[in-house]
Amino acid sequence: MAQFPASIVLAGAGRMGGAMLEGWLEGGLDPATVQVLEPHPSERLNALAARFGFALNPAPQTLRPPRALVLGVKPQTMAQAAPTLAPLAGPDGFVLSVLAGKTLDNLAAAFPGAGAVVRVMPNLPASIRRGVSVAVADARAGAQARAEASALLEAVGAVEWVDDESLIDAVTAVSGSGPAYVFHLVEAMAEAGVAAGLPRALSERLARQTVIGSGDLLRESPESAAALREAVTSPGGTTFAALQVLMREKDGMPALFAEAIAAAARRSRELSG
Ligand SMILES: NC(=O)c1ccc[n+]([C@@H]2O[C@H](COP(=O)([O-])OP(=O)(O)OC[C@H]3O[C@@H](n4cnc5c(N)ncnc54)[C@H](O)[C@@H]3O)[C@@H](O)[C@H]2O)c1
Ligand code: PRO
Repeated sequence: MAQFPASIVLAGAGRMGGAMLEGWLEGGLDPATVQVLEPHPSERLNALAARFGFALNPAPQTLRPPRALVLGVKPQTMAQAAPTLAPLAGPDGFVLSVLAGKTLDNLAAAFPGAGAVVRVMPNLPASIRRGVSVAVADARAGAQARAEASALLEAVGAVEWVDDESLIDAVTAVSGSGPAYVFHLVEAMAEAGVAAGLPRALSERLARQTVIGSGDLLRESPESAAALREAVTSPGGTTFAALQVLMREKDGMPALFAEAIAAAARRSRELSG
C-alpha cells in the first residue's frame, strides 16, 4: 500500500489538482485524511466529494498544518493565494507544488514555515492515472517526505526524480505541455485529411484512433519509436513520401519541436518569481 502522507490539504482542485485527488482516492487514500480548498468546485469535484466524503471547503478554523500541503493553483494565482495558505505550511510538513515555473526558492519564500518543499511537473494523463511526473525536492526533504511525495505522484502515473532543478523547465516543455502537442497532432491530421478529401467526421475518427493505437503500440512494444516508425515506412512508399516533408531539416517536425519546446521552457522560466 502506498505510503500516503498522514494528512493532506489540497489547495486548488481544478483540472490537475482534481485529477490528482481522484487518483489518490482511487488508490486507497483514506478520505478522512484530506481536506480540499477549491473556491469554484466543478461538478466532477462535487460528485467526488459526495462519493468519498472528504472535506471540501471546511471551515477555516478547522484547518491545521497538514503533513502535505499540495498546491494546485495557477502560477499567476500564487501571489494572491499564498498569504492565506502559508499558515498551513508547518515545520513538520512539506509543500508539494505542481505550479509551472515556480521554483523551490519561490515556494520556500512564499511558505516560510514549511519543513521542506517539493516541486513537481505532472501531466494531464494523470486524470486517467497514466501521467508522468518529474519531481525535485529541496535539501530539507528527507527520505520520508520524498517517499510520501512519490506515493502521491505514483497514484496518478509514473514518477521520475531529478536532483538538478534547472531541468524542470525543459521537463515542463516536454512532458508537462506535451499532451497538448499530441492532441494538436490529432487536430492537424484530421484537418489535413479533410483537405485530402475525407468527410470530416471520418477524418477525425481516423486521426484520433491512429494516435490511440500508436500510443498503445508504443506501450506494448519493446521497440524504440524510431524502429516503430521504420516498421511503417516502406522504401519509396507513401509514408516515406510524407516523412520527407515532416523530417525536412529547415521546417520539419524536429525543427518545429525544437522551437516549440524552447518557447515553452522559456515561458516556464518567465513564470518564476
Ligand atoms: N493542466 C495541466 O495539464 C497541467 C500540467 C502540469 C502542471 N499544471 C499546473 O497545475 C496547476 C493548475 O492547473 P490547472 O490546469 O489544473 O488549472 P485550473 O484552473 O483547472 O485549476 C486551478 C484551480 O485553483 C483554484 N483556485 C484559485 N484560487 C485558489 C485559492 N486561493 N485557493 C484554492 N484554490 C484556488 C481555481 O478555482 C481552480 O479550480 C497550474 O499551476 C499548472 O501550471 C497543469
Ligand atoms: N499546462 C501548464 C501550462 O500550460 C503547465 C504544463 C501544462 O502552463
